[in-house]
Amino acid sequence: MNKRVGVLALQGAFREHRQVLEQLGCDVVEVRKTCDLEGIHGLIIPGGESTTIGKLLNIDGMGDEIKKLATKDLPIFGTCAGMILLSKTIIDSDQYRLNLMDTVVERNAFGRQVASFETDLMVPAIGPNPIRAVFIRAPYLREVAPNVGILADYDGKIVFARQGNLLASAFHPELTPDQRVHQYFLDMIDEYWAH
Ligand SMILES: NC(=O)CC[C@H](N)C(=O)O
Repeated sequence: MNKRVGVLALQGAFREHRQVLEQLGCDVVEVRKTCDLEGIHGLIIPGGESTTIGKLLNIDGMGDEIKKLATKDLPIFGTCAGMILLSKTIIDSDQYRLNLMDTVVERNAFGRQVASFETDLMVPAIGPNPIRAVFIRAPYLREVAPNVGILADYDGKIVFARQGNLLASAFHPELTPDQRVHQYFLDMIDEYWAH
């Protein structure tokens, strides 16, 4: 199947996701309006500024449309700000969110001094070799419900998780040459569209 993957392109690191997906042979749709969601096989919500992206999602009902697709089990992958937008609970914030994952997220959770850093992360679901993970003013998941699978943690903090069709990373997999995280998401899309 030729995969048609949407990348939410309201703000943030959408171009970098586009490049990786194209290198992996996908057709990419930059999603700016609700109608751009039509016919996509999966959606990536990129990193950026979660309050800004949230406000823009709320303007013309595009957020509601994404929620509808999520309840039909469309695969959705949120990175960094995208992880924040997917979470049901955002600590100390009433900002707009998609309210989809049973997770409690804390924004800018690694502190000011270490606003950005890179590290090797073990992700057994992806393979035995670690992935290089880039964190930029990153959130992490403080709590997850039992129905959420933890794919990776860093220093005891949950930074990669999956709940059924929903995938969330605190780091930016689009900023390293390693494509295995995107490939993992594309495999979720294949699974979903196979039945
Ligand atoms: N790189 C990122 O996406 C940072 C997320 C940002 N700190 C926020 O809270 O929206």
